[in-house]
Amino acid sequence: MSDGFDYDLVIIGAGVGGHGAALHAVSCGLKTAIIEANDMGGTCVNRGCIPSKALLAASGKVRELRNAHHLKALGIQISNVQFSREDIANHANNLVSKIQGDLTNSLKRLGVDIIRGWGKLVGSQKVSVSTDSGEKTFTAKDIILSPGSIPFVPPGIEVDGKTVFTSDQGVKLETLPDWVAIIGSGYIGLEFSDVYSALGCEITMIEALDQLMPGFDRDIAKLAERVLITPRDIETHVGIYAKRVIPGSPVVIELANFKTKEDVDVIEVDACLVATGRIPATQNLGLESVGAELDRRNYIPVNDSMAVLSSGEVVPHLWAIGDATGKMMLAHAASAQGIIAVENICGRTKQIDYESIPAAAFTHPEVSYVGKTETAARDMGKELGFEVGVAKSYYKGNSKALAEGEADGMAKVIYRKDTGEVLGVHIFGLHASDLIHEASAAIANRQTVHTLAHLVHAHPTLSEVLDEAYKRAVA
Ligand SMILES: Cc1cc2nc3c(=O)[nH]c(=O)nc-3n(C[C@H](O)[C@H](O)[C@H](O)COP(=O)(O)OP(=O)(O)OC[C@H]3O[C@@H](n4cnc5c(N)ncnc54)[C@H](O)[C@@H]3O)c2cc1C
Ligand SMILES: NC(=O)c1ccc[n+]([C@@H]2O[C@H](COP(=O)([O-])OP(=O)(O)OC[C@H]3O[C@@H](n4cnc5c(N)ncnc54)[C@H](O)[C@@H]3O)[C@@H](O)[C@H]2O)c1
Repeated sequence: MSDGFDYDLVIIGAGVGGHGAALHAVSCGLKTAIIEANDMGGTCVNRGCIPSKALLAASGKVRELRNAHHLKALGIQISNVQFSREDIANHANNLVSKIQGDLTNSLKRLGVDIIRGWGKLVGSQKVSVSTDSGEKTFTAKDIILSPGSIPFVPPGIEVDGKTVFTSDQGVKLETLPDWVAIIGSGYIGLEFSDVYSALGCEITMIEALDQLMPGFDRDIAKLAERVLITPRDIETHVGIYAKRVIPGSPVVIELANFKTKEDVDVIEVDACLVATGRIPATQNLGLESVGAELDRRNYIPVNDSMAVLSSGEVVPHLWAIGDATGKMMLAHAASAQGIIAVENICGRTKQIDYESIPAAAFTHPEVSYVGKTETAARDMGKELGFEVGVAKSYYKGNSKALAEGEADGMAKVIYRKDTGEVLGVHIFGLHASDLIHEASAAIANRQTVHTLAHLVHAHPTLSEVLDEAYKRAVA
């Protein structure tokens, strides 16, 4: 017990952010409690990363085993590949239970007190929890808020959870609709289109902005579209938004032009996945009790030490991490922010480096990136007065990719021409989600293409795609 407080640290929200913060807090000797109102593990474990990656793993195997052309090129013939929707769904559900149990046990084992109920601030260094046995109040030297996010459903779209649903229900794979509309071509839209198309569903993808995958680097998005969308049973509407979606059988979707708002078409499908982004779950956290407030998009304002800000000033002993801060809605970013918050709580000044945090979409093949897109790097170059270099290399020149018969792919390295510093790396292709970490470490250490071009990569490996890009940058 620290200085008369019940705890050194109380964390609100036991998602991956809260969990990562708790583990680090214990390793730093802090007496820690974590408050969770719903499922231990939050979005990632129960409704996000874990079940979606289980579905992608199973459906990816179905895709590969049914790709007779690809297998024949390797000298293999397989006929009649079958799958059971129910068993694939069970694989995802069982994995969720296992990882949820592991996460909870890891906290218990380390002596973190798990308090079940809704937590909120009731003043400086004080939280109340509405538990089954009534309201309880705890004091803590420091408090971390990690309440996460929920799906955003645009106005006009009615979700019934059965025929029109978000990823919360989608990950349960309760049906395999013959024809499914996916609204949004971001991470969730892309990953679900990979699952559904592998399992034989016809897809209509609706994207409001004027390009598919608008958040990705342009070259990568174009190539990804050529491989992940065009050859598959996926029809696309770009620059079009779903103005109204009415659940039922069929689901009726009114499409309109995103810019002019003019009606364009009405389609009828068997089901509709709404994948239009996520919003922070930040209501009723009691921020007003410490004089703080949410920003205009309802995120909790923080600085790079993860301290909560009020009118630009640090609120003492209050920290926030994860999706609720709106910085990078990724599991590993949430736990990295948690570690940074705890480091600062322990008096070791540290700041988060978002530039070196990688991201990946686990499609077949995968997309990954770290740092800036080419467009963002060029904007920065204009502002700071440097030229941007771009080097690309291709999987089709890589022996390992050719041996695997999976040579669709590209790596793109974006760097400062004056210093050689790497600003961004983007990869589309087999195992892109693993390959990106070399680039992530390079950006974290502000390394240059000149240094990286001299690293030795094992042969034959896919990592030579990056090696080749670095070498081209300095050629
Ligand atoms: C379909 C899908 C797939 C995804 N795949 C990936 C992926 O492959 N890789 C990746 O990096 N990211 C992925 N993400 C994103 C990732 O899930 C989130 O970035 C991550 O879960 C954020 O963690 P968090 O701790 O901030 O919040 P959450 O995981 O949302 O956890 C917050 C927790 O706080 C609890 N809570 C909220 N308010 C209170 C309160 N007042 N009192 C008590 N408890 C409270 C909630 O019940 C919840 O359990 C995916 C997301 C989705 C939806
Ligand atoms: N592999 C991963 O790391 C992973 C996987 C899934 C989700 N996530 C996280 O979850 C978050 C949410 O994912 P997401 O795919 O829902 O969001 P997103 O922000 O990645 O993509 C949403 C897309 O929907 C489009 N859109 C929004 N409103 C629309 C409308 N009315 N009609 C048509 N299109 C519309 C947007 O233009 C955008 O392209 C992501 O930010 C990501 O951080 C990560």
